[in-house]
Amino acid sequence: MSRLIVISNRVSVPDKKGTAAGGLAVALRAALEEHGGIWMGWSGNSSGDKEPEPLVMTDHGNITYALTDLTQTDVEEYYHGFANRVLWPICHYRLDLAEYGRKEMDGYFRVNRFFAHRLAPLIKPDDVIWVHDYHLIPLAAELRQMGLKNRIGFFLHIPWPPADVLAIMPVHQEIMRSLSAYDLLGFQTDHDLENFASCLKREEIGDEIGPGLFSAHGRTFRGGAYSIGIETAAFADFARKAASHSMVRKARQSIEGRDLIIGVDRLDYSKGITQRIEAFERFLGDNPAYQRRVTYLQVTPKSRSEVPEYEAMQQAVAEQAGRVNGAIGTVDWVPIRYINRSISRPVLAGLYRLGKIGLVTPLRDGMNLVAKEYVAAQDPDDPGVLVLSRFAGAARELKGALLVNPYDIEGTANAIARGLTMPLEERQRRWQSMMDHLLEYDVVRWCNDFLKDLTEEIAPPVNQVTLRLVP
Ligand SMILES: O=P(O)(O)OC[C@H]1O[C@H](O[C@H]2O[C@H](CO)[C@@H](O)[C@H](O)[C@H]2O)[C@H](O)[C@@H](O)[C@@H]1O
Ligand SMILES: O=c1ccn([C@@H]2O[C@H](COP(=O)(O)OP(=O)(O)O)[C@@H](O)[C@H]2O)c(=O)[nH]1
Repeated sequence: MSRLIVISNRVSVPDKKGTAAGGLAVALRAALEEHGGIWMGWSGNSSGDKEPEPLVMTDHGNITYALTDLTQTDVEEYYHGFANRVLWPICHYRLDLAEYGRKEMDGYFRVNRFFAHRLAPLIKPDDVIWVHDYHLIPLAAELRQMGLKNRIGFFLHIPWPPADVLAIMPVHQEIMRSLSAYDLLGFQTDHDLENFASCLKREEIGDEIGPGLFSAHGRTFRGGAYSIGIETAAFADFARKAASHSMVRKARQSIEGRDLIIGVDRLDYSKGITQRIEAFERFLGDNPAYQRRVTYLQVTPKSRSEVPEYEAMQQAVAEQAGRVNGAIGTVDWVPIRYINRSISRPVLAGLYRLGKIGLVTPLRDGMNLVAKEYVAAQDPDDPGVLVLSRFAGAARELKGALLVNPYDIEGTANAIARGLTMPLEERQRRWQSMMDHLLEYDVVRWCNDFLKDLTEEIAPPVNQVTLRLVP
């Protein structure tokens, strides 16, 4: 394969401290290192009201990291505004939270044009371009407008909604048109791909002309489901080694032999944290024998605090956890430990391993890597039980989990009780099936599968082959 160009809103640049990168960063860096290439995106900084300086380029081995600042207006309209107050809620089925504004939409398309103008001079004719996530949907159309004929792929990390939900967004036609400028569209699950195909059809934008082959706006392109994985073997290794980490040791001592239930999520309304706390409270109410015998640790780093819905949630969840602790806790037992700080992944691995239950109950999630990490971190001799929302992309793969509907508080409470009493033999059987899957479909496999399909020539649909055979 020729040189690889990755573009994403956030870029994971290796730091001097050697901080452990997430699985996605590890896989993309490996692919970039192999083929040589560039990873471009936003620096995370604002240039205020001044035009951003030229790209800051840093070389690490075979990879050039290219970062740009954005003006404050751009950050507000593109990132906080359209990406996180329109596309994010719509794609997570939260029509009630979408705040559509023309200014934000214009800002979103303007910043994509800006990224395209900064990227285009770096591109060679045979480079393969891989664009990531909902922030950058219009990027390929902008690059095509500038005459680029390269292979361009897009991977959506979040869910793709059904046609009726998408249509609520006033600019859905423009968004769908932008997607047709790619050569390959990758979704997390078969359900997201099905939703995309039905959006094309329902809105009369295009057609599925063969399995996973689409035609729209005069272009033919492919779509597929590529479920993102984690670096399974490395994560299992972190978990084994983490037992001796001081923070993990302290956590183990402080739970004093109680069963640990663990939840780890960015503070985001899509993660179902409120419903989860309700389910935990219900579980304790229904199973009073467990009072004082369990601890629920919820690790929840703050996220996107500039967006009003996220800011409001910070207070609501803290109050809810405080109320439950006040109502049920005793002088020597705090039922919910609620932490707003981010924890490094090697330590997190050790905490997952302490958890008898991994409680992962998003109301809607593209994949949810925490679910996969929880499984990878378990002790094969005494694995914990994953309680997983059926609305997480991960539920399409992790069939050994106890699948729940997170809106069904009683059902989730029952699953917690069932998990805590599950016999060892059943826990091991369920865990092994999930672990085997995660080892086979890890993040490197995900990356390779996507890039293989992106670089392959598009096979013509059967009807076109037949036409060509007729003299
Ligand atoms: O960059 P932020 O605004 O701080 O948000 C963090 C990331 O959140 C989203 O993650 C998604 O990607 C995961 C990996 O594929 C997936 O497991 C999860 O279900 C998604 O929500 C977002 O898509 C990323 O772009 C953000 O960087
Ligand atoms: O304190 C924390 C909380 C989360 N994570 C990591 O953040 C990622 C969250 O990914 P996920 O797909 O579950 O959700 P997202 O936040 O991307 O929507 C996982 O790799 C976690 O290990 C972390 O490193 N420290």
